[in-house]
Amino acid sequence: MLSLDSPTLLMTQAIVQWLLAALLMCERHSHASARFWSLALIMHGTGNLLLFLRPLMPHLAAILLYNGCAACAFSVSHLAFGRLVDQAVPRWVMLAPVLLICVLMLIFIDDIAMRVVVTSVVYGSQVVLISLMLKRGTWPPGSLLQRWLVISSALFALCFFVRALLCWLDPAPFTQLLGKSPIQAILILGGLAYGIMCTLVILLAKLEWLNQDLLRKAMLDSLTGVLNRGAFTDMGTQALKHGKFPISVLMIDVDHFKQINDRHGHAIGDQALRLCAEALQATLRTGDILGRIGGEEFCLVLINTDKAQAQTIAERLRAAVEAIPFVDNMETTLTISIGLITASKPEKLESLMQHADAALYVAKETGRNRVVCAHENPGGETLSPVLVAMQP
Ligand SMILES: Nc1nc2c(ncn2[C@@H]2O[C@H](COP(=O)(O)OP(=O)(O)OP(=O)(O)O)[C@@H](O)[C@H]2O)c(=O)[nH]1
Repeated sequence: MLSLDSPTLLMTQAIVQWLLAALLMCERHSHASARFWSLALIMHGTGNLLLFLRPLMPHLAAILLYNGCAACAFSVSHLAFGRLVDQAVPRWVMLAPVLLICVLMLIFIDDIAMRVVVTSVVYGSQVVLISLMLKRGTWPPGSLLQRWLVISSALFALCFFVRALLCWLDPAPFTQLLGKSPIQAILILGGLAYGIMCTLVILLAKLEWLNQDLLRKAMLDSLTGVLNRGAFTDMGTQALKHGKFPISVLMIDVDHFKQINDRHGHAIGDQALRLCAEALQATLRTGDILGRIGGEEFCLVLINTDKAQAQTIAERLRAAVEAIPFVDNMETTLTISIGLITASKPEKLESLMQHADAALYVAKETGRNRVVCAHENPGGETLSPVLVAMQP
C-alpha cells in the first residue's frame, strides 16, 4: 500500500530538487534562468530538510529559517523565470515577500495555524505574480510551453490559496507538518510535480530559442542579413509552386563593385553590400523574398506582382540604392542594375532567374544603373530581354 506520509514525501522532494539543481549546474554555458532556477531548487530543498532539524533548533530560528528559505526560493524562481522570458523583476517584488514572511512569523510565532494560512497566501501571491509575468513575457514564436507554464503556475498558486482556506476552516491536518495528512501529502506531490515541470520547461524553452536561432542563422546571409542562397532558393521555389501569379523575379547586381573594393578596401566593400541590402529591404513589402545569391548579386521574388508593378518596384529599388550616402567624397556612388522577368504561370525558379540574368546582362552592357525587363510572349515563351527603363 502506498504510504503518503509527509516526511517521506518532503525528503523525496528535497532529494529530487537537489538532483535537478545538480543536473542544471552540470550544463556548460548555462543560461541565467537555469542558474537562478537551480539556486531556487537548492533553497527549497534545504528549506524542506530544515523541517527535520526543527527539534534541534531554537523555535524562532527554525520557523524564520524554514519559511524565509521558502519565500527566498520563490523570489529567486521569479528572477529565473524573468530571465527566461526577458522580463525585469523589480527588487522590491523579490524582497517584499521575504520581509513580509519574517514579520508575519514573528507576529504569529505561537499560532501554527495562522502561520500556515499567511505563508500560503504569501507564497500563492508570489506564484500568481510569476504566472502573470510568464503570460506577458517573450517566448519562442508558436511555443506551447508558455501556456503550459502559465496554467500550471496558476494552478499551483490556487493550491496555496486552497490550503490557506482549508487550514483556516480546519487547522488540524495542516498543523502537523511532519504528520500523515493526505491533504498535506497531495500538496507536497503537487509541489514536486511543479518543480520537475518547471525544470523541463526551462530546458525546453532554452532549446527552442537555440533551435530558432540556429535555423535563423542557417537561413540568413551573415554579412547582409537577407536570405542566403539556399534559403532563397527554397522559399522562391515554394512561392512559384503555391504563390499567387503573376510572379516577378528580379536579378540585382551592384555596379562596378570590384572598383569599390579596389579603391576603398574589402571592409568598405562589405559595408556597401550591407547598406545596399538594407536599402533594398526597406523598400520591399512583407512577403517579398530577397536573397543574396552571390558576391554582389541579389535576387528578389515578388508574388502577385505583374510586369508594370515589378518595373515600378525595380525602379524604386534602383533609386533607393543610388540615394545611399555611401562615401564622403562623392567620387563613388553606389548603384545597381536590375534584370526582371514576370511569369504568369508556374515555371522553374532557375529558368526565371536565367531570363532575369539575361536582362541584367543587357542592363550592364547598356550602361548600368538601370532596369531591363525580359518580355514574355502570350504563349509564355520568354523572348530576348528588351530595355524598358533607363536612367542617365
Ligand atoms: N567586399 C566584398 N567583396 C566581394 C564579396 N563577394 C564578392 N566580392 C567582390 O565583388 C567583386 C565583383 O566584381 P565583378 O564580378 O567584376 O563585378 P563588378 O566589378 O561589380 O562589375 P559589374 O558587375 O560589371 O558592374 C569582386 O571583386 C569580388 O571579389 C564580399 O562578400 N565582400
